[in-house]
Amino acid sequence: MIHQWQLSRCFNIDDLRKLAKKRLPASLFGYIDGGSDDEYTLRANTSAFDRYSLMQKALVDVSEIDLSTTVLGKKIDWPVLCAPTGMSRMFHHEGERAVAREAAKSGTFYSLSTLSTTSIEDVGRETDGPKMFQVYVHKDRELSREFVQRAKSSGFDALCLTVDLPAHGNRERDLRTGMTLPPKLTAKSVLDVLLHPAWVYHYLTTDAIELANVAHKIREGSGEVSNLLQYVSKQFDPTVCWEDAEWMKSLWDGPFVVKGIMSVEDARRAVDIGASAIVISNHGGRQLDSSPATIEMLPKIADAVGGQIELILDSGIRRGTHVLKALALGADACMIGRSYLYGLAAGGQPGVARAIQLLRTEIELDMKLMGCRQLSDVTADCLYFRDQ
Ligand SMILES: Cc1cc2nc3c(=O)[nH]c(=O)nc-3n(C[C@H](O)[C@H](O)[C@H](O)COP(=O)(O)O)c2cc1C
Ligand SMILES: CCCCC(=O)C(=O)O
Repeated sequence: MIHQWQLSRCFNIDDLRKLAKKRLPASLFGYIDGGSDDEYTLRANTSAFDRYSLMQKALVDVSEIDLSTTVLGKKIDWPVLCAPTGMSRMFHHEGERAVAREAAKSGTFYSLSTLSTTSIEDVGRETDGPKMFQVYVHKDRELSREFVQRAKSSGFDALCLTVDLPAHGNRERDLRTGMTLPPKLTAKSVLDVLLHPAWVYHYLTTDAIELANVAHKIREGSGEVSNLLQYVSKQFDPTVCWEDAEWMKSLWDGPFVVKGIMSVEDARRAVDIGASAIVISNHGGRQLDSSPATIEMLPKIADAVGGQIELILDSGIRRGTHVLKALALGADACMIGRSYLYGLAAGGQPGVARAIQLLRTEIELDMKLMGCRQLSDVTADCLYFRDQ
């Protein structure tokens, strides 16, 4: 009851962020919220949208607005997909299930991370909505092959290879808080956790939270996990290159997505290997700090490969206007990570629903105000570029 009321008092994604900050132990909030090094890219991702203004077209009948589009062979009801994010059950006990359900309800893709806390099979059973599985390639290639097979058998529609994590980014907030799975017990972290009794209650009374897709390896002792940073450096394969991406694609019959593309050259290579889509992404500013904002790279990439491959943009999207600017610059769709995670942490499934509702309502209203009735009306003519 109180949660619903608090969610209804959240009028934008930043309000959900503030509520999430209250609900979560600081280490977990910092893990979601933070970026790498000085967090330059984290900030730039969102602030770079301000360099573009949106134009309004007058006297257009906007009584009916159509937000639907087709991405990866599936018709979706609005042009925003839910990005893969690891460890969602740490932020709310319903975790991935809650997000997958709300993505399906809103008629869009859910993406399940390799490092999820709900298994491929459980998410497959949970939702009939469009879904994609995201792979991190482990040194144990059989495990990667197994992931692809499991995603196929569980009815996933698309496979996504994330290519911007050859090593774990330097996330200093996590180093300071000692963010680990399970949480590291220090006087400070115990106090922090105790100040969040609702979180503790759910943490202690739900099934064990583990990295569900690799848990069998960890139990066998071949996947040892003390903290994420160490897990990545021990288990992820830093030799992965384009030939491996081709190999991964060859294991999968359906749409194949390469996530973490930031240059024209890499976008062209993704076209060459026959990928269906790229996600123009810098991992939400969590990997290479000083990487440009994704919206800055989009026009060049759209010029070079637009029309040959679908372009999905993520990193920094907090507003409907951000989505519209990306579409006007040539993206086919966008993805959100933190926007729905703040909702999840703030209020579980209703919190995710609120995040989705806020963004979707903003996009619809902004289209009315711009005089755009459908997404194909959102073109470069809708933009005014301010070179500051
Ligand atoms: C807490 C968290 C966990 C993430 N885990 C993954 C992951 O497991 N796999 C992946 O490809 N990307 C992961 N990402 C990156 C997102 O897929 C996405 O690229 C990023 O969140 C977009 O930026 P935004 O959060 O500003 O929307 C994660 C992001 C966050 C915030
Ligand atoms: C190995 C990193 C864990 C998931 C992730 O991609 C992220 O936190 O950004």
